[in-house]
Amino acid sequence: MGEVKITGDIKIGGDNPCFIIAEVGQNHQGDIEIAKKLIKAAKEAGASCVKFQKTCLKEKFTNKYLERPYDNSNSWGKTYGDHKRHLEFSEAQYRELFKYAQEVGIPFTASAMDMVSFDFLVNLKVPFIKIGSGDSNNLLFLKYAASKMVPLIISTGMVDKSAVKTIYDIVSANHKRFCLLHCISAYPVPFEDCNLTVLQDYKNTFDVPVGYSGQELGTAVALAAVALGAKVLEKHITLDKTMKGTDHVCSLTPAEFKQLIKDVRVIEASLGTPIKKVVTSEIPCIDKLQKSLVMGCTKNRGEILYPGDVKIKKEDEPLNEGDFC
Ligand SMILES: CC(=O)N[C@H](C=O)[C@@H](O)[C@H](O)[C@H](O)COP(=O)(O)O
Ligand SMILES: C=C(OP(=O)(O)O)C(=O)O
Repeated sequence: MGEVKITGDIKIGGDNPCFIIAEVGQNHQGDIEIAKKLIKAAKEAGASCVKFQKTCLKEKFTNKYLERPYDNSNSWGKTYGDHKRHLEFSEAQYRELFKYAQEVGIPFTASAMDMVSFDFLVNLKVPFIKIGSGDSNNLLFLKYAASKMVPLIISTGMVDKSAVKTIYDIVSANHKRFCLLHCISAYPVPFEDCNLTVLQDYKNTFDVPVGYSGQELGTAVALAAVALGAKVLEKHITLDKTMKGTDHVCSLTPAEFKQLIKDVRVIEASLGTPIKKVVTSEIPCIDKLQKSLVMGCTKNRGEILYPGDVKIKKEDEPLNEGDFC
């Protein structure tokens, strides 16, 4: 599987380092200043990109759905519509955040939650558009997105393998500038449901870079995903896990995000080659610790050597071939 060129600067897959997305999602609480702090935190943590979620509420939801009560501790309003209206930034605010990210020096994008938002993001000229798991079975939307010929990163939560094959076929019929992310959509995902080995199956099945979007607690699973070959990694970022909102609990703080990225880079450096060989850094230990053949007793030149005369020990002056002549 080769690399996908997202922009001149961003390449994913092949030998490129794992592309790490700091998913702000709606962890900004509907507050643009918190959003900016999260953009800055993503940059300081070393993320490859910061991501939001763009929704046109009338396009994504029916009126009836928007009017239904949303009564829980993570709700920002009496109805689901009130809740989502509180969290949704306007197009002008998106432009402001895009510009802010440019100033900070981190690529900015969002998932398009509907076709109207998709067009908005195309016009905003984000480097790629994310399609979240909520649309992994939305064939009409996937066809639309694929027809626009912009790079895509597509998550595959809430569907089975046959649906993922359909996504692959739809998009690759148009172009190959896309990546597929294994994902389980639960907040948080129980570890035993992560099914990370799916990544190996994705790698064997699809001729595009594959990655992992993780909603489980902590960083261990995400690190394992990189060891299993994830070329894209997405995790939620938050300023405070105890804030109100569905996703904070399964998010990483800026300090945790920074550590995750450091650890990913260590894993990448350590994966190396599958060819078992002696490496240069082992030479001091070979000299210091590896045993060799030594004489176990005194013998004069020409005397016969018997089994047991020669031992295997750590020795400064091991026997050389010539010593037996
Ligand atoms: C599948 C999907 O879209 N998931 C997103 C990305 O992970 C989430 O951020 C949801 O938008 C969020 O959990 C919704 O929460 P509420 O319904 O409380 O606003
Ligand atoms: C829902 C999203 O992502 P995922 O399915 O990867 O959690 C998203 O990016 O908006």
